[in-house]
Amino acid sequence: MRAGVIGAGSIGGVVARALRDGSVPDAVLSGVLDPAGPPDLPVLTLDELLSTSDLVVEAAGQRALAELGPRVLAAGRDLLVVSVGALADDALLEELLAAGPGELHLSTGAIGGLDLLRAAARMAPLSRVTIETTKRAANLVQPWMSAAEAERLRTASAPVELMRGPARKVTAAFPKSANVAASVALAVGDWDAVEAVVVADPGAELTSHVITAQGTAGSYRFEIRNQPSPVTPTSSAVVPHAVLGAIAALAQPRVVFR
Ligand SMILES: NC(=O)C1=CN([C@@H]2O[C@H](COP(=O)(O)OP(=O)(O)OC[C@H]3O[C@@H](n4cnc5c(N)ncnc54)[C@H](OP(=O)(O)O)[C@@H]3O)[C@@H](O)[C@H]2O)C=CC1
Ligand SMILES: O=C([O-])CC(=O)C(=O)O
Repeated sequence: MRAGVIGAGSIGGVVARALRDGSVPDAVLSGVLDPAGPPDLPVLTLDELLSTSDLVVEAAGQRALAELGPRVLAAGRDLLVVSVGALADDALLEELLAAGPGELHLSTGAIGGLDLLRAAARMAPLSRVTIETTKRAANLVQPWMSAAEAERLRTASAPVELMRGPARKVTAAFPKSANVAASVALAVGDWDAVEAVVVADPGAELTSHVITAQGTAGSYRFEIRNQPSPVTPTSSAVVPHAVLGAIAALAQPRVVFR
């Protein structure tokens, strides 16, 4: 399988270099599309990426997914999405689903438990689902915040709850930090069932995501504590390895959990 990568930052850069170095059997790097043009990676135009890839990984951001995702699928290339929060926009999700013949895949990204939540929700609707994300306070500053609020985060001395609400609202408000809220909502198949919380903690060494759910199938609690990426600390360092695991499963589907 030839895999191309859109966005060679903290996630795409690790993925591209691992593919280039042959760490995934039966998968090779076609190249990357990134305005920064990392000098150690083969940089391609979009047309070149599409003509030389079987699978394209989007690791560039929600806007890039909206702009480029439909073109990837329409060209008959499979697409593995990392910026899952973009799919909170129903119109974009419908556009991507209709765009084929390429297939749409979603990365599990920074969290786990999505398979079990999906199974539980299929048995009977889950009554309460929450995901609480805690990150280093200074990394949660957003363009929509006032100067005073941004400064309060940069100088915070205690944890502060920044937002609590429907997953769709929270993932839109924190597009680089709450893609995982969208992943939970898509896994349970119900945006309205999922409440998301974002907490800014000045002392947080690790990024945490605590997912809870209750329903007929049982009671669930997943607690994830990830090391942040040294390159882009809003993203967890494990994410490129989730992407590489997905590429391995697509390239050589043996002993794969589904
Ligand atoms: N699903 C999940 O669990 C998770 C999802 N994410 C999401 O994954 C995405 C990537 O994260 P991360 O690697 O940390 O981000 P980075 O900012 O480290 O890297 C993104 C790269 O994409 C480039 N880029 C931006 N727009 C385009 C474009 N239109 N075409 C090509 N390249 C582009 C950027 O260039 P430049 O800097 O010049 O703009 C940058 O080099 C983000 O949307 C992030 O929120 C992250 C963590 C978990
Ligand atoms: O990497 C993480 O821990 C989660 C993240 O940034 C996101 O969901 O956008």
